Amino acid sequence: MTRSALTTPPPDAVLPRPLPGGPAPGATLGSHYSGCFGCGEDHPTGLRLTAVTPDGVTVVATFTVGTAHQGAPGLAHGGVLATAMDEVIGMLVWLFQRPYVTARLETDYLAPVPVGTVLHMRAWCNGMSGRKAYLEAEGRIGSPDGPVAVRAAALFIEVGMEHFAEHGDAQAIIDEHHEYEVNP
Ligand SMILES: CCCCCCCC(=O)SCCNC(=O)CCNC(=O)[C@H](O)C(C)(C)COP(=O)(O)OP(=O)(O)OC[C@H]1O[C@@H](n2cnc3c(N)ncnc32)[C@H](O)[C@@H]1OP(=O)(O)O
Repeated sequence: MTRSALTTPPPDAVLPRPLPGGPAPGATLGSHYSGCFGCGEDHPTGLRLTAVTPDGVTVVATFTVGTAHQGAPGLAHGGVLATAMDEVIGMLVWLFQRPYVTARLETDYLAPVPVGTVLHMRAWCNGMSGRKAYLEAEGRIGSPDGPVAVRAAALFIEVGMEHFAEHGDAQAIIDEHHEYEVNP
C-alpha cells in the first residue's frame, strides 16, 4: 500500500485486542444505521454491505458491483470503490465499541473492477494511539485470495456522541443502538 505519514502509525501505537462483550469469532456485524449509504438495509441505492469478524479485530465483507455502481461503462466507479473501503473500515472500528469518524482515506486502484464482480474485502488495524486509529483495507476480485483491485489506508478519529448531536441526528443512532447515550 502506498501510504502517507498521516495514515502510518507512530512507534507508540498499539494493536487492538478483542474486547470483552464484543462479537464472537465468525459473528455477522449489523448495520450501524439503517439509512447509511454503505451498510443501511433501508437505503434504496446504497451498497448494503454486511461484514463478518473472524477474530474480533478484523472484518471481511463482500460487495457485488452492480450497474448502479458504474463509472466507465461496465466498470466500477472509483468513488464507489473508495466508499466500499471506507465502509468496511468503518465496520472494523465498530468493534472498538466507541464512535469513530473518517478523518483521512487514501486509496490505490490496481485493477479495473467489472460490473458483476464480487469484491472480497478485508479490513484490519495497524495501530491505535490516543484518539487515532490507523487502518487498512483491500478488495480482491472474485475470491478472498483473488487479485487485489483496490487498497486503502485510513486515519479514523474517535469522537464523542456529541459529534453526531451537534452536526447530525444523534437521536436516529440512539433509536437504533440503545447502548449509546449522547450525554453519558
Ligand atoms: C455511533 C455512530 C457511528 C457512525 C459512524 C459514521 C462515520 C462517518 O460517517 S464518517 C463521515 C466522514 N467524516 C467526517 O465527517 C469527519 C469530519 N471531520 C471532523 O469532524 C473533524 O475534523 C475530526 C472529528 C475528524 C477531528 O476534529 P477534532 O475532534 O477537533 O480533532 P483535531 O484536534 O482537529 O484532530 C485530532 C488529531 O487528529 C489529527 N487529524 C485530524 N484530521 C486529520 C486528517 N484529516 N489527517 C491527518 N490528521 C488529522 C489532528 O492533527 C490531531 O492530531 P494531534 O492530536 O497529533 O495534534
